[in-house]
Amino acid sequence: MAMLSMPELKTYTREEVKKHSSPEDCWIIIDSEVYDMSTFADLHPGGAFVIMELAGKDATDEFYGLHRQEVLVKYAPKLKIGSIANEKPAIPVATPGTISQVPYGEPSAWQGFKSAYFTESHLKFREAIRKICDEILPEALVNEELGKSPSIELNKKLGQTGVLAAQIGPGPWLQGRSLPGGVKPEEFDYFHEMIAHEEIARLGTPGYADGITAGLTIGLPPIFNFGSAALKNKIVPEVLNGEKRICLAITEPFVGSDVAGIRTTAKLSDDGKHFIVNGTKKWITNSVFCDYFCVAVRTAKGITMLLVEKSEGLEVKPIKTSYSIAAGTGYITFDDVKVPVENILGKEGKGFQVIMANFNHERWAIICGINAASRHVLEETLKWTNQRVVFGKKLSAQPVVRNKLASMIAQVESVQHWLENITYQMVNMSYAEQTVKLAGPIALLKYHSTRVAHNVSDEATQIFGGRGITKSGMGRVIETFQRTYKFAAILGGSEEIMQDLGVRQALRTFPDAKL
Ligand code: HEM
Repeated sequence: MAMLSMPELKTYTREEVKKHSSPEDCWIIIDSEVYDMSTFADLHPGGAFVIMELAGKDATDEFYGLHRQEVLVKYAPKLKIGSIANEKPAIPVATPGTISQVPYGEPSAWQGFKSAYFTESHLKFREAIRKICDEILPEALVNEELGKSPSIELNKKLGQTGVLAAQIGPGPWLQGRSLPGGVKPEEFDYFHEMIAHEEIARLGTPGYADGITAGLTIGLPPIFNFGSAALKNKIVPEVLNGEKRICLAITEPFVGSDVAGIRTTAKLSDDGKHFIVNGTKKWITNSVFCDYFCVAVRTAKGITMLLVEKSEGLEVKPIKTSYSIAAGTGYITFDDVKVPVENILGKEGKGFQVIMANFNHERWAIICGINAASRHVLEETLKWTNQRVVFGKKLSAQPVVRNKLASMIAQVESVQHWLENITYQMVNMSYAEQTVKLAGPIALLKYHSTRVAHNVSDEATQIFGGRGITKSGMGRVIETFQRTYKFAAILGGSEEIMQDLGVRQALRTFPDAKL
């Protein structure tokens, strides 16, 4: 294969650059660096005309007003021919792992504020996991667009670096595993896990990101909490190493939030050794490519959870939802699928217990992800309003825009601070205490976080205008968010169910009806 030749880098004066201002010989300056656009101008997605208007000139403001920095990083190896003598680039180039300097672009502990919750261990953990995510971002962007699910090679790499293990909280399954930032398994707590969910969401490729983590975050806890020792010993390491993938299959064409109505059946075989499973499951994230399925079925004794391996009679068809099919969301049909009775998770007829035990953690993980995505949109909007000039002024100089920014900042921060408080309870309460006290607050915060996402999406799209509804370019993150934030408002319990549950839980602890 022929190698692309890299231009030799030299230094020039601004006067020299000025001489290269014809279509055949066109140079421009961006942040004190010189680019030869002669061949590229005709291929430029924004057209040759706009480039020729700036031939021989400094195009820094025009470039940064219309492109994301990643465009320059991608094209510089082919187009950059040198720099201006005695000048230094003023715009820092983000390297993998960079923490944002944009106000409110990160939770406050990462922006020099004191925190009651985060320690040095959390700070280094975020930097390490951000670096890993930044490195996979180029492939995530391409695959999100192509609908290509994360490869098993990437999955194994994320298994080795501990990114997968960081998605399911502290526990014995972490023993002997290396975690991002050199965090020791015994140091790892729910604040680390919160960061792991935030960083995966910050990729801004929700389909691909769910392709990496969604199945395991909700599919593995039923195994380590309710599986037999044999199932745990086999499946947990396989999944955390990234060698095998798992999903949770509850919802059906007939039932969403109304789990009691499940119609998939599991009948005991005549010899009592197997269940024979028949039925359908819908909207099952990762099911298209996964090896293990935690399935809610109805047996003679009631709702039961079963671990089903990919086997004869089990078929999955991809479902096209608003985000990328890279998530592997599928429609599953079970046609006389044989499952050993040893694969029951918990007790037969007690599947509700297994499902409910998962809910608080799942909902909390969804909140971590959606608020990080809202914050990412906020960061992008702050950057855009600071660089975009309209009517002769920066967008941020318009009071109507500042009003929208204030609303976005206040709402994202409100979710963050409630989330940190709930996470602190998770770190310090026993599982039994969490079950009693946290179901209500987590439900209400999930409802609040997705209402905030709705408002953030709306304000940001209005501010970005046409770019907020355009898939590539400056508004990419906003367009993706406004198309996909609803997932969090529906999955893991809809907003309406969350509101109702949260208030009902509160009323249960009301001291006296006559108060
Ligand atoms: C190294 C120099 C440049 C490269 C590699 C480049 C590359 C690109 C790419 C890849 C796009 C597609 C949209 C995106 O992904 O952001 C684009 C769009 C565009 N570019 Fe450039 N460009 C360069 C310089 C310039 C300059 C100097 C101008 C002058 C104003 C310009 C004006 C535009 C316009 C008007 C669009 C359409 C984008 C929109 O309306 O959002 N580009 N460019």
